[in-house]
Amino acid sequence: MRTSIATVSLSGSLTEKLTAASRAGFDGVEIFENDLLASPLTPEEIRERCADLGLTVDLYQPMRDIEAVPEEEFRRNLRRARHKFELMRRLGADTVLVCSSVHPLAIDDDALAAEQLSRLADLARESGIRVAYEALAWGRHVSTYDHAWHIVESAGHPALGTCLDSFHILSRGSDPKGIEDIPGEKIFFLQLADAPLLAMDVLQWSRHYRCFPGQGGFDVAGLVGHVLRAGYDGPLSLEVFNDVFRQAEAGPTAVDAHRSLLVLQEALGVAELPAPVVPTGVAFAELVTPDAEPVAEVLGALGFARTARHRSKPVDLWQAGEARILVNTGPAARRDGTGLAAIGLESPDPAGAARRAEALLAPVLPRRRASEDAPLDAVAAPDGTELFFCATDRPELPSWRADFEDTGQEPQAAGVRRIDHLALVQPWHQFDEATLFHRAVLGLAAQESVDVADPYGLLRSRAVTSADGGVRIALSVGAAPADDTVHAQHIALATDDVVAAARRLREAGGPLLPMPANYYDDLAARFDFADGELATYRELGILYDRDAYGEFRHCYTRTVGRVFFELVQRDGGYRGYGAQNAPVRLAAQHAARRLTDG
Ligand SMILES: O=C(O)c1ccc(O)c(O)c1
Ligand SMILES: [Mg+2]
Repeated sequence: MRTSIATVSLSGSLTEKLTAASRAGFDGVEIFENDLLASPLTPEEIRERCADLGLTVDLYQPMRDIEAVPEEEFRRNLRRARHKFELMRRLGADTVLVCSSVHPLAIDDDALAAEQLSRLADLARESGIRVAYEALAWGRHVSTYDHAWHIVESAGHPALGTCLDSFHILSRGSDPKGIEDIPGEKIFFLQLADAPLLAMDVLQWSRHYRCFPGQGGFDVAGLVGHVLRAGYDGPLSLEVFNDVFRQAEAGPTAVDAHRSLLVLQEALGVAELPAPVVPTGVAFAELVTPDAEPVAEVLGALGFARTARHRSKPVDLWQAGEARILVNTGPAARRDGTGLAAIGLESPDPAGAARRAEALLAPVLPRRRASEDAPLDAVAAPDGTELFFCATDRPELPSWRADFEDTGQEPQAAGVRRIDHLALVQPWHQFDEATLFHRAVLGLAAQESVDVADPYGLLRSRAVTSADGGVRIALSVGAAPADDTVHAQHIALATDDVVAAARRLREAGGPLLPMPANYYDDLAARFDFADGELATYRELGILYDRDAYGEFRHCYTRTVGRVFFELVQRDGGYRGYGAQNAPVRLAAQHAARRLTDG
């Protein structure tokens, strides 16, 4: 289907918005009046720019407070409309959106509304324009889609139809099934937006919190299904008012937006994408660092051994159990400092996984490899983390492991079994995009979003996981630009005995993060522990949590550059990530940083 986006959904000047929409693959735009008013381009120049960019102008909007008003007021409205229709002719737009009146003079009289909309449509038709009437959820007398449709139906005018907007329909809890009773050719336009499920004033909700389909809590795909069954064949158009997108760069937002429509069309069966290939495990995590020494110290204390070295690049493989960490001291590292740069995902079909990622607009990465290296398919996640699709132990496929030569060192028996999860702090404006990306591109399931108090802010955190927990990625975000040392990425390592692992870490001189005594007093109040158990946790800085399925014990290292490590012990099928303990951990990290910084 054709795709379109309202200019209000993107940041910047009208030219920047149009360029971003075109680059991301949209076919058309809805031009918002304010964007046009503020543009130095004439309507003809805008029309030309759109044509050059391969965009059609699918809608001009909005016209407000038109209908069901006293005659004198309505005549002024027609005069206004005449000007706008002339403007639309110059712009090359043939459909105008009229949203239901919020005017204090508006009269609760459907017959009058129908009559005046009919007269407006008469005038529009003279200019070859169609009028699409939309119910705003907070309209004064018309606030539901079926009410707007009844007015359009009774007007019976060929140049008057309705515009459906998923936000207005779903925010009011209207049953979208009734859409199928509207003849498809009378649905002149379809606007799509999702939103998180919030209990708040609907106008504020709409103007600040709309997001792209799949990023909120509405069944947007279900609604579109009804619209398609009604026979609608116009574009799918995104109309998203969102405080974050208004500030974020238009280019990436437009890509995120277009990806959401690809996923939506796949769900509806009207577009085919390469099938998702769900990763089965974490092949490796790759750290880049200008100075391998501090990283090597922590990894050594955690029981990792440097088991192999890349044949042609300055990359070491450190291993403990099935946990593999690459330490890269190459050129990228010298630029960025110590951080988590890449994740290797074990994939049943690496090439297929990369094809899906590419179809969903993920940047495909050039293979940074020497000619003798194994080919590795890789794409970039929205935050820039490189994702490699790997086939580690399958003789029929090339393996990244073959590029490494064994050093002869064996991992110590320190009890680290595997990578339990990776925690990735997202740039403040990319959280919803990151969640949709990991769900749609990688086929991971998004868990509930949780709020975590930080002494200096509030974090939102949401895990995306594979069904068996083989891949767990915890995404989080703060409202403000992140403090790199505290809101750092981290690698959580699974162990069967966190007490033993923490002891060994400390004995090896590893930098365990100390926790405040008050936390342990609270644990004593909340849970019954065996004799001495709590004292051990207190001594080692181990945190404790419990859910309906099992128990969780975990502790942290101090931060090295922009990365730290966690040791975790899951028992009895515990599903979470210790979010309950995160505020204490964050406070401890802030305190540790103050000590280091002086
Ligand atoms: O918030 C508004 O005013 C507004 C304007 C035009 C629309 O299409 C809409 O859905 C909302
Ligand atoms: Mg709308």
